[in-house]
Amino acid sequence: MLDSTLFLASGGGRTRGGKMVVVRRRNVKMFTFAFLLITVTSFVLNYTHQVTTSTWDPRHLAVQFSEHVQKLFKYPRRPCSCRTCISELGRSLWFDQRFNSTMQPFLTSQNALIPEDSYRWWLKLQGEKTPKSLNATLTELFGVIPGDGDPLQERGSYTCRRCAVVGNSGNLRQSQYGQDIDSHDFVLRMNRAPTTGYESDVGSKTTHHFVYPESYKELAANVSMILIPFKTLDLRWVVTALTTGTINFTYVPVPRKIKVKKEKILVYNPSFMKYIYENWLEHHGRYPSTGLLSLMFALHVCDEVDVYGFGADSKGHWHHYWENNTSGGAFRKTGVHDGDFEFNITLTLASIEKIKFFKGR
Ligand SMILES: CC(=O)N[C@H]1[C@H]([C@H](O)[C@H](O)CO)O[C@](OP(=O)(O)OC[C@H]2O[C@@H](n3ccc(N)nc3=O)[C@H](O)[C@@H]2O)(C(=O)O)C[C@@H]1O
Ligand SMILES: CC(=O)N[C@@H]1[C@@H](O[C@@H]2O[C@H](CO)[C@H](O)[C@H](O)[C@H]2O)[C@@H](O)[C@@H](CO)O[C@H]1O
Repeated sequence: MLDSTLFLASGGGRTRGGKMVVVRRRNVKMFTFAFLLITVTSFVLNYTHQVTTSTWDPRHLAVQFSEHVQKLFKYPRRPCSCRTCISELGRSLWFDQRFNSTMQPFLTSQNALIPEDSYRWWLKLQGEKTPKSLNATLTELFGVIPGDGDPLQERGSYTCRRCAVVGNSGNLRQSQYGQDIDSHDFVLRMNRAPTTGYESDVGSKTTHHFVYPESYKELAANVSMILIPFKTLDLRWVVTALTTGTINFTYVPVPRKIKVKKEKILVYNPSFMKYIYENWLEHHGRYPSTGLLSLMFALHVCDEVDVYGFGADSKGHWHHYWENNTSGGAFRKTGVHDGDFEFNITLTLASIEKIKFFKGR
């Protein structure tokens, strides 16, 4: 039908017209082929993860196919190619009411203006009596470290970014999660957590390590350090620890000098901290723990999040996986964080399938 219309429209002699029909038919075929190729490729790219994990049962495939088509109509531009993407809303009202994708996890030289209310809240966290000017401190800081943020934040909708957040719980002991943890694109660890000697349980890969001055540990050269600043002094400490070495005490002794390369240092955004405290913690505890700050960070920069090393072990102990003193778990005892409320957030996220929770042993 299409071809004959083309032929009539061409209006030429028989031979010329015949050639044109052949040429136009070829064009139509090529166009159809290209169209199908683009459609199928984009479909496969968008849903690679699902397709590769499915079985070859025809009925199962048909159901999956229809789900994919429905999703294509519902979310014409999905944010990622995983089976489900964390930032896709519409699955849980509880989540949708709390998750704010516009919040910026990193403090960079571009967004270094902290709103007044966030700044006031943040100043109270550790009761700094005579804080130095924040603006002057940030100018100095971003004069020393690049302050570009992290390429971690850039992602395309054709990728599926899988992250492991590894907390410090003793439930990791004898868990044998090591290989599983290392299979993720990004592995986030925190504070004094070691890997050497614990590889079979906690893995050996680290891409990002969260610390504050009081919990600093030297990191491998390829690891990005994410400083969580709880006070102005923490930001100033980074500067002096890379230069003069003058600060060696906050509320406890801290290292004068650090070996980490300045290009590998990123800074957690105090406004993002406040967002977590208000939206997720609903003002429980004095401020969020490093574990919750890391988990929430991951929810905002990853498409899939698997959580390890959070909570008590099977005997109810809250110690660290590298320590033998099972009664030493200070996480729930200091009164700084509301460990139970935080843990419930983690369990709820798992129950609505926004994260996978690995409970350990
Ligand atoms: C005595 C004390 O202040 N302990 C705090 C320590 C301490 O400052 C650092 O370890 C120093 O290196 O830091 C904390 O935490 P900590 O370093 O113990 O652990 C990091 C995060 O892992 C999760 N965790 C830990 C142990 C456990 N049995 N269950 C868990 O779920 C928690 O999510 C926890 O946040 C912190 O920064 O949050 C919170 C702890 O309360
Ligand atoms: C044990 C305790 O209560 N220590 C507090 C200390 O809390 C710790 O702060 C860390 C960040 O610096 C981190 O958040 C850790 O999880 C907290 O236990 C600070 O609040 C400090 C402020 O001066 O006071 C200490 O007594």
